[in-house]
Formats: sequence, structure tokens, C-alpha cells
Amino acid sequence: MAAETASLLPSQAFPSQPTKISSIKTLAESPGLTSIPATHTFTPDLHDQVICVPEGSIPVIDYSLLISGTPDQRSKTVHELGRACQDWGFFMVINHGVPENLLSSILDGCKGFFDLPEEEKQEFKGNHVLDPIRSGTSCNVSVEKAFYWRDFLKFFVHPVFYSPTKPAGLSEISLEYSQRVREVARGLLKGISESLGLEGSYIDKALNLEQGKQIFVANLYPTCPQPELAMGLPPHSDHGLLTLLIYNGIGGLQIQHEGKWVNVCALPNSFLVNTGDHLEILSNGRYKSVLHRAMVNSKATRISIAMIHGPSLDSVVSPATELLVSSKGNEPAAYVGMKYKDYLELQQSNKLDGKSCLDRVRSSSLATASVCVPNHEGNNDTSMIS
Ligand SMILES: O=C(O)CCC(=O)C(=O)O
Ligand SMILES: [Fe+2]
Repeated sequence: MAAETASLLPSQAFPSQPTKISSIKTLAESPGLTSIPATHTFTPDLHDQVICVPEGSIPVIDYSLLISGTPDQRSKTVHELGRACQDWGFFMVINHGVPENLLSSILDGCKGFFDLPEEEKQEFKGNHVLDPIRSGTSCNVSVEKAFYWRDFLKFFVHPVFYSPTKPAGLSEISLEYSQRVREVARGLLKGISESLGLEGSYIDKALNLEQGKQIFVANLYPTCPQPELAMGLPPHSDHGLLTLLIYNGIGGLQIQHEGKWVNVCALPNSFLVNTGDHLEILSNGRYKSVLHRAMVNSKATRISIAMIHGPSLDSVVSPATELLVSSKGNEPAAYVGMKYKDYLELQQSNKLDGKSCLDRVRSSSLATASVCVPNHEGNNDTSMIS
């Protein structure tokens, strides 16, 4: 077993075949582990400068004002949402109405999944990026060169609800959690539509959110003996419109703001929300998706749950035409239309690499670039989008 070998060998002698390490959890729990395998080592420049921003600089949105505030409070909150999306691509949401005990139960449920014996987790391994339930380690071990200090469980919860059948109770709690979070995401997207000068229901209708894809992603970052050499998740943007994230009180999320990395600490009982690539596309670049990454530590295991909210799989997403025409003249569309399903496959089948997936649908890159859309056998067919 990889775990037993791991404690006996120096880091250079770890198996170069990453698939031998079935989970970081097993590896991290191997007795006497003092170094990490070369396969999981990142060059230090990824741990570049992190800055501290003054307390209170990260935008906070009071959801209750958006839903049941006075007209003045509502329009002020819509304005704040717009500023947060434009200046940060990131904000915290308080007073969202999702009960605190549901947040702790869902985090416990995910811990229960990661604590299952390896063979039981393997039952939910999945093969293809669009399989409705997948669990594993790193991100996409077939294309990555260095592997992340992270195990994951992903499952699709809308429009059709899937969930692992183990551990007992996870399915029920994740159904309730998904529904409650989805409601909040739709409320936020309504406010975001308005902040763009569009009708409140614009995004909902244009991207068919009634059938919107919602993906539950649980991340486990075990303690790491050399956290300065490891990466929980490398810099990336999320593919959807909005991601709502919670975690178990152990920090590690960093977002990029004005070119610098900023540590994020959630206010108690809040959601951390980041804007995704499809909000950037729809808004024609007014609201850029935020780069973020997850760091690991040597003291405590971190669990996070990212809930990704995207368009329906069949929606072809392009910039809102209403944003391209104004009294000042026409603005060119900065992105070409692509079916969300194809984008999702593209991003999930490639290594996580900043915003490289979004770069492929930028209009400016079209003259020179071709777009690789993986087929269902996982091979890459190169096709030009036009
Ligand atoms: O664990 C975190 O804080 C970030 C997770 C994340 O970025 C993701 O799952 O896409
Ligand atoms: Fe992410």
C-alpha cells in the first residue's frame, strides 16, 4: 500500500506513478511522514507574496436586505453587489437564512465520507468528467504534472440530484443543503443582473437556471509535513456563474486582488462567494472571474465545500447583447458563445491553470487558437469555434 511505502522512503524515492497514491488522507496518515513525494512538490514561486488587507476591506453583502429590505436598502445592496463583482470578484454573504446547524451537518457529512475506508470511497470514483459522482485525489491525475495535497468528492445536485449512498445521512443533508444554497445563489444572481442594468430575471432566463447545473464539491486538505512545498489547489477560476463556499474553520483560501494574493477568513456563518467564468462571459468582462487557490498547513485538516452554480448544460453562453449596445456606440463581444457543457468538459479535462480555459473563448484569441473539446472517451478532439 502506498501509505506504508511512503513512511519508509525519502521524497525522491516515492513512486513516480501518481495513481499509486489513492488518497492524500492515507498518505498524510502514514506514521512518521516527514516529507512529501516529489510528485506533490511545487516550485516555491507558487507561494509568492501574500498581502494582508485591512480588516473590513473584503466586501460583505447582507442577503436579508436584498430579499426583504426596503427599496432603498435593496438598491444600495444591488449597488454593493455590483462593486464587489467588479472590484474583487469576491464577497462574503451574511444573513443568508441557511441555518448554522445545516452548515455544520454538511461539513460533518463530508468528513464522514472522507473517513470511509479507501475501498468504499473507490465505489464512487467515476471515470469521466461528466459522471455525476466522482471522488479522488488531486484534480485530474491524467494530465497534471504535479499533484495537489487534496482529496475531493464531487457530485451533481441539480437539475437531477445525485449523491453518494455513504455515509448514512449524507444524501438527505446534501439535498437540503443544495436546495437552500441554490435559493441564495439565485437571489444573488438576480441582484447581479440588476447591477448590470439588466432585468432582475435576465440571467435566470437567458441561462435557463430552472435547469441550471449545480455541482457539490467537497475538498479535504489533510495536514502536510511540508506545507510550503505543497499546493491544495493551484490558482484557478471556477467555470460557473457563482460559487458559494464554506469551510470547517481552518483557513487556506486565497484570492487574487490587484495582482496580489489575499488570505480570506470568513465571517462566522457566512458564505464566501466568488464569480466564475460564465459571469465574466455573460457580462462581457465587466465582472471578471476571480483567481483563487487553496493552501495547506501542518497543523489541522481543512475541509471546504464549494457549491458551483452554472447555466443549464445546453445553454450556449455569450455576452448579453443588451450590454453590447449603448448610446456611446456598439461594444464588441469579447467572448464567443460556447455550450456550457462543452466548456465544463474542457476545463475539467485539462490541468487547472489560471484562466487558460477562459482564454480559449476570448474573441481576440480566436484568430490564432483552436479549442480542444474532449470527446466522451476522454480524448481531445481539436475543433475551431467560430
Ligand atoms: O478550498 C477552498 O477554499 C477552495 C476550493 C475551490 O476553489 C474549489 O473547489 O474550486
Ligand atoms: Fe475554485
